[in-house]
Amino acid sequence: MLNPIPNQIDRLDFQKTFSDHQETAVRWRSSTLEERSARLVKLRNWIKENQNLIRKALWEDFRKPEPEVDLSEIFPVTSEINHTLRNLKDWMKPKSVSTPLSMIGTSGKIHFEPKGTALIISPWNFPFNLTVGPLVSALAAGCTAIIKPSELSPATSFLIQKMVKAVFPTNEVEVFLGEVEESQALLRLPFDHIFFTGSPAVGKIVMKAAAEHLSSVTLELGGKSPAIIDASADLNDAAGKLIWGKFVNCGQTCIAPDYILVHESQKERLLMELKVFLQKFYDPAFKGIENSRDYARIIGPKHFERLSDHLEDAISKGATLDFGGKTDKSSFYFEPTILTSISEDMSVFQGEIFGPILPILTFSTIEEAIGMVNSKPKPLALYYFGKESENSEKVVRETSSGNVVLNDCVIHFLHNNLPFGGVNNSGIGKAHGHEGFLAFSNEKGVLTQRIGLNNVTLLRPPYGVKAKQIISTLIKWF
Ligand SMILES: NC(=O)c1ccc[n+]([C@@H]2O[C@H](COP(=O)([O-])OP(=O)(O)OC[C@H]3O[C@@H](n4cnc5c(N)ncnc54)[C@H](O)[C@@H]3O)[C@@H](O)[C@H]2O)c1
Repeated sequence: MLNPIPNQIDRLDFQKTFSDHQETAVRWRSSTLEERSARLVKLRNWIKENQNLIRKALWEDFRKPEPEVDLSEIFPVTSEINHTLRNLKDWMKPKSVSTPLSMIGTSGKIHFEPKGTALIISPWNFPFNLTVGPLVSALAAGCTAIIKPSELSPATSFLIQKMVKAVFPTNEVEVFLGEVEESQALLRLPFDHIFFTGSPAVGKIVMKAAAEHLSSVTLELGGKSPAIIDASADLNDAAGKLIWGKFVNCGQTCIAPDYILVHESQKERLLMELKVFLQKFYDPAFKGIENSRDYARIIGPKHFERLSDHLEDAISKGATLDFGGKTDKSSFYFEPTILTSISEDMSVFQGEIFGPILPILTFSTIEEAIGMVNSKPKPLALYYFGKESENSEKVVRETSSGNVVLNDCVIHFLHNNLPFGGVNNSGIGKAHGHEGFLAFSNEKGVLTQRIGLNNVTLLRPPYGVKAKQIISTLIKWF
């Protein structure tokens, strides 16, 4: 049974902690590489020494299998820290820029100043990774952080609080547990940057609150990420990758393939391959997927009901149940489920599914597939499986999404050198590696006047003929 997070709104002094963070942020404006690195090393040490506690918390929250915790919660964070430690010196160094002809005699540099106080609001679905990952970027950039993890993954949220208490003074990093009320109380404070990961609906609330103080935002949101399976795809290869990408974390992954668009000539073979992999991954001994230790559970009753409604709605409107469909409310078990004969009026065709239901639709030309993707809000990720570069290039060129992966899915999350994030409905701003560092940094242009151009005085009032001539020359030639 999950530990509910108590309502803390009356007990917590958000304003006091925030003021302390503002003071720290002023001191940290000139923090050195050594100081920032030391914070990251301390954090990494705690994580390495407490891996078992992390595994235990995630098992308690939604029976997340240990190897999935290691791969998708611990490794991405330790890898983010290692990558940052290797590159931080270079990222922090002011960068010289070339001088335009009209500015000759000056020099320009970009300084990377910490934005200051950061607020990190995180979701429940990868609760450790998606809370600590942004914290790494905030610390690398020299920001303080107040964290509000999700109330739906309480065991992990309590553990994050314990970790932060052990590693950082409260005036540097602090965790406030709570629900919507606590989150909104924090959003009323004038943070310098807000890093939010969650649904597009709450993303809009966060952005409105940020507008009140003109706080900058990074919004890591969700959406319907399509997987296009072209006629030329290696179906066996694609099916194995799709089943893993869709059903890891019980389908509760922001970048999971939400639905499949398969070329009509390959639908039946793809279906067969998908079923083979489901059996192989989760039920090799034919004892029932519910007995697999490698398949997680739905996070709680609200999401279980939401997914059950999706399934019921699709079946009642004529969808074919090709695999799965079994559920058990008492344990939040939801069998991996594949649906075909999908129509536009079904809810699985409309909003983000965010669970283990995989609808399969068909297309006859690549233009039709692109048209279907473009008829929906821009997704967080788009996957294309196929061997024809002409088609894959067309898909990359003619669709818009946060990221694209060709011939695989989900794994781009682990690539530290690629910007990660969405576009419009699926997000604003990018995360991970250098992009994460930049999200928490103010790129401050610093111009130095070196030799001084005497004739600049001619540009000052009262403006004479000479000034007009110089300005016309500037417009004409520079
Ligand atoms: N882009 C990404 O990296 C990414 C990663 C994981 C999840 N997601 C998305 O997150 C969503 C699922 O996560 P979730 O259910 O935790 O999202 P959510 O938006 O319901 O909640 C996220 C956080 O916001 C807080 N919150 C909820 N309602 C609020 C409100 N009205 N005002 C202020 N704060 C509020 C919650 O307490 C939680 O900490 C999916 O849409 C998924 O695609 C995106």
